[in-house]
Amino acid sequence: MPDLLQVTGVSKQYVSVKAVDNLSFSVKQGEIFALLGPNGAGKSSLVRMLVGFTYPDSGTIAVNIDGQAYQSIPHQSLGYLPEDRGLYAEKTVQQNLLYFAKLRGVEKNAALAQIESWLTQFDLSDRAHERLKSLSKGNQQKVQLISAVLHKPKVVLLDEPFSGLDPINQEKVVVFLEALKAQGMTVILSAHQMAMVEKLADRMLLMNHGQAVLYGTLAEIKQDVGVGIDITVSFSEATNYAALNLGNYKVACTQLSQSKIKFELSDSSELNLLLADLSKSTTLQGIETKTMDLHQLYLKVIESHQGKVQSQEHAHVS
Ligand SMILES: Nc1ncnc2c1ncn2[C@@H]1O[C@H](COP(=O)(O)OP(=O)(O)OP(=O)(O)O)[C@@H](O)[C@H]1O
Repeated sequence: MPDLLQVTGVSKQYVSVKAVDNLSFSVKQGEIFALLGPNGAGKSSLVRMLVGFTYPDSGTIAVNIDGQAYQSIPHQSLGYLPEDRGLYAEKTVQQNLLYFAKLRGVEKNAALAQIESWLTQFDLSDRAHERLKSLSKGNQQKVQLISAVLHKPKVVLLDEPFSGLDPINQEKVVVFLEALKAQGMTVILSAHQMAMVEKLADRMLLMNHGQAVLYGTLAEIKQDVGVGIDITVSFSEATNYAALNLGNYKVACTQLSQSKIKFELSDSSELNLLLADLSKSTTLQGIETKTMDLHQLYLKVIESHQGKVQSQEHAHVS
C-alpha cells in the first residue's frame, strides 16, 4: 500500500520543552497505526500538527489522499477524536450525532441509518433519545467515537480512544476500529493500552521525549529490541542440559526436573533451529513457549531510553 502520510524530521518546541524532536515515520493507506509513549512523550503535539492545528518548527508533513498532496490531513477527509472531548450535554445522543453528521454534510436518512448501526454495535441503541449527560463517561466516549466517523472519512485520527472504558468496552472499540479498517479507512490512534494495541495495530511508533524509540510492525520491533523467548521442553527420558550440545546458541538453561529443561533463548528467531537440534539427539514430548508481550517490551525500552536521555542531559550540564 502507498504511504498516506510521510513525516520527515519534524520538530516542535514549546517555551521550554521540545515536544517533538526530529521525528520521521510514515503511515500506509488503509492500515491501523498506533502512536505510543509515556505521558508527555509528544503524541498529542504530533497529532495537532497532523491535523493542521499547529505547524512544525522544522521538518515536513506530506499527506497524499487520492493523488492530492496536502501539508496536513485535510478537514474533509478527517474523522477526529480530540484529546478534549466535546459533545452537547443537554442534547440527546441522537441529536448530538445528527448535528455532527449535518456539520460534515451527511444527508439525514443516511446519517440515521449509520447512527442506528453504530449505536447497536456499541449496545447503546436504547439510549438514543436520552440526554447525553445521563450517560456514563464511557458511554459518552462511545458516542463521541461514532460522531467522528459518520461522514465516512478517509483518515480517522483518535487521541486515546480507549481512555475511560472498561475492558468489555475496550474490546468493542477494537471491533469498531477493525470495522473502520475493513471499510478502507486509515486509522491512526494514540493509546496507553498495550494489550489493545498488540491486537489491533498493523504498525506502531513508540515515542519518548519527542523522539522515535521504536517503529514498525510488532515482529519488526521485537527483532530490533532483540526480544528473547523462554521455552520449556519436556523430554521423553531423563535429559541433563549439560549433556546437550548448545555451544552455538546464546541460551541460559535451568534444569526443572529430570526430564524438563527451561531454555531462555536471547534471539527468538533461533527457536526452530534449537528445537531441530534438540530433536536430533533426544525425543521431545512437550514444548511451551513464552515471549515478551508489548507491555513488557514497552517498559524495557522506555526505561532504557529514559536512562540514555538522563545521561545525555547530565553530560550536557556538567
Ligand atoms: N501548548 C503547550 N505549551 C507548552 N508546552 C506544551 C504544550 N502542549 C504540550 N506541551 C508539552 O509538550 C510535551 C509533550 O506533551 P504532549 O501533550 O504532546 O504529550 P502526550 O504524549 O500527548 O502525553 P499524554 O499521554 O499525557 O497525553 C509535554 O512536556 C507538555 O508539557
